[in-house]
Amino acid sequence: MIPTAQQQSDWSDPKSISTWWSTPSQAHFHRPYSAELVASLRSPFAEFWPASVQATKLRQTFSAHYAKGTASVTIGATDVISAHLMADAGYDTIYVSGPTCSTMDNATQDFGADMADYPYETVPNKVRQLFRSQLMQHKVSATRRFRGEAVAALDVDRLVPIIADADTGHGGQTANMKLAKLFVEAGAAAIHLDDQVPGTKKFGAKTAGRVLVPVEEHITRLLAVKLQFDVMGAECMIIHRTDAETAGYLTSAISPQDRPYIIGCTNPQLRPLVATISASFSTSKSQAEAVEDGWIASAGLSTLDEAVLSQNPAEYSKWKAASEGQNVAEALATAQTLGLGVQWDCEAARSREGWYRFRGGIQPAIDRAVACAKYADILWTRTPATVEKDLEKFAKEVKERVPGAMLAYNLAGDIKGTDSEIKAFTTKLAKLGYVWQFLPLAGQSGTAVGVNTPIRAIKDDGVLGYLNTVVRPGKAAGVSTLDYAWQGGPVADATVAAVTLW
Ligand SMILES: C[C@](O)(C(=O)O)[C@H](CC(=O)O)C(=O)O
Ligand SMILES: [Mg+2]
Repeated sequence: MIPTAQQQSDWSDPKSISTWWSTPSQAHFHRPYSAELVASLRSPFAEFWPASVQATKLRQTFSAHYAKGTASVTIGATDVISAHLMADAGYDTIYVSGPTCSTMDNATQDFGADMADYPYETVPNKVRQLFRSQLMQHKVSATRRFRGEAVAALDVDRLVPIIADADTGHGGQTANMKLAKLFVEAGAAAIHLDDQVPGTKKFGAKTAGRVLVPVEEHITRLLAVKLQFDVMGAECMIIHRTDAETAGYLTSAISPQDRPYIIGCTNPQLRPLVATISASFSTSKSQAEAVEDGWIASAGLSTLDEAVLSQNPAEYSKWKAASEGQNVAEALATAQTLGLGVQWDCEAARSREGWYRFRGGIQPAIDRAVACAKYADILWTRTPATVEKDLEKFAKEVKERVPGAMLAYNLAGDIKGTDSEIKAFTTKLAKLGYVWQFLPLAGQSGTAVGVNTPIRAIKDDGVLGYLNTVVRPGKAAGVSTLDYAWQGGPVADATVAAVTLW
């Protein structure tokens, strides 16, 4: 179904924008800005974005999965061939992953580990490439039908919605907006945004000590993207991702919502960590690290709640009730008002970079998902490893607090169990509400494994190796990208014939 709300006549009419915002795809979003503001930011010319059609299709896909307790299980596509073959195989979403772009399609071609430090057009460029190829293949099918062919492959929907990695949004709000715009222009149906600090991303899944922004700052990021979508009249979906499970730090202690996870020093004998390090400063990094380790070992690090509980157990409930919803500064003032004299200092525990210490885990991930539900379509926690009971807890608590919430999960390939348990895993997660599940690197690794066989065989046996490992098995399996039609032959033939007079 093509979104119809944004016609030329009412494109700049705030009333029509408000009407669009009350439709099912939009109604759950909380917008602190007005339809009048959005109208004022719009182009004088009504815009139509194919990405909106793709997003509408994606929403329908996810809603149908949610209703049935099934999921879209997908992989990161490396290139137009895998994207095409995924459509053949019946995938209903395609993922574009950061590491694939950083190692293969970085906009500056400065390849390397995924630190999300590539120029921000990198992932949109990849989406554009895949989407334009999908459009081309759609045309190939249409011209083949036009000339009377009737084969099943022509019924395959080539326009599988693409979901892409927007990392942290690559900067401040205006950068977030420009990035979102590139994704819409490129044809992305959905993008995911995480709550890490730009420039601090860690490589790989297990690396602990990620640095988060306060939850409100992450919401601002989601809102910047949503505002851009609204300005463009785009239906594109937003996937909230939190890295709270692997977090070790937070840039600011300002947020009441983050306070339960901020860690402080309870040992009054210690000078602040940074002062201790600089007092013993030496040129050796390992010595500085040893000083830090020693400091941490004697700091009695804990959350403020834990500090009050252990230092004033009798007053704990009173304190808990009085400090509800307060940030660190307020909660410490409350402790003073209650005469608790609690020994706890999160300033002293700040890292050398000035970051506050944060206790990562499933609970802050749940809290962040709940806090972001009004600003996103799908909620995702990036886990360091697959721990089934945590995934169950995440799903249960998030859905209790946000009825109907749809969830995502990066399968990352570390699921343990027998083959049949591993096979059943995605179905199990689907029943919990994880409607979108993906293996980001399966396309990249699968391409490597796939091409390795002919590479070896041709080296050993020349053309015979090619016949044995590419041509014959390719034909037997009906690999459609080996066909002349995939290269666009029917479109070229039809257009050339159409304009040739003799
Ligand atoms: C999903 C992810 O953002 C990606 O870009 O593919 C990465 C993948 C990975 O490092 O395994 C992530 O989860 O951070
Ligand atoms: Mg990524």
